[in-house]
Amino acid sequence: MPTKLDEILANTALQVNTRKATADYTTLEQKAAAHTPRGFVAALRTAAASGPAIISEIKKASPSKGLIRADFHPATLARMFEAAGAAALSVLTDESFFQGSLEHLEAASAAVRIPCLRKDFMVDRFQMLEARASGADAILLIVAAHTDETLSDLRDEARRMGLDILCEVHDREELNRAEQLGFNLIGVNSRDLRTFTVHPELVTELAQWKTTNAMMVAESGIGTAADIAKYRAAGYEAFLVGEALMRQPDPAAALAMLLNSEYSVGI
Ligand SMILES: O=C(O)c1ccccc1NCC(=O)[C@H](O)[C@H](O)COP(=O)(O)O
Repeated sequence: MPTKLDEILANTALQVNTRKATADYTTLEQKAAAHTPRGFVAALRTAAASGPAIISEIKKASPSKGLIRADFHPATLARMFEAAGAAALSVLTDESFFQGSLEHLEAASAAVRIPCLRKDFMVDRFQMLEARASGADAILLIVAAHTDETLSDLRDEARRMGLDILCEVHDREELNRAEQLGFNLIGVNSRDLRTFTVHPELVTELAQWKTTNAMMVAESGIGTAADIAKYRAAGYEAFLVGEALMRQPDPAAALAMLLNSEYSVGI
């Protein structure tokens, strides 16, 4: 039976093919050339030297939770997160399932100096061009979505475009594959993409099987300073936080609390 991830990937491939067929490549390439990628991994490493490196996610809705934030202004959120100490941003650009868009990425990226991840389901090289043209500094590659051959192709294209890569895994086998393919930033997503259930124990457990010096990012379901402390103790240096911030009336205050105190923002 197809999983939600299968459904999202199939839809993404359709949408990408439509955009490719009508794209103005000259303009896209000019816009991509005009954006010099800001080092995403380097920014996380710098932040992690003095505390948890938090990637604040700008996410309006999700398949598991529906609408998360109605009052949604990507540039304002981006500026607030930067001022509150985010090391980097993650901006959802999938329209069908997350109510995101490339315009959200463009607006957020232009508003800040910290680097931005295009958080989407990357299935085609064309999306790397779109990403950089919209101000992305990094893209996401989900190991579960690809063969090693496709992952290598997408990895090489991202590198050719000067984009860093957050490589996402969900189990030990995927972690091994990510390491074999030489990714230097590996995210462990505790959300099971079939059931949407978050399994925090997976994040701590997988850390013990890491064999390279890749920087590790804990993803999904993070809502308290205690969560971050627990994952830091397991070896994680960076933390992707979305819903717990986006649900707050003041997301920046919630981020500052998460960075600076024992305060729990909750989900
Ligand atoms: O969030 C979902 O419902 C979801 C469903 C299917 C695929 C991916 C999904 N989320 C993407 C993410 O990885 C999260 O947005 C990210 O890890 C932040 O998680 P959270 O802090 O729990 O919002």
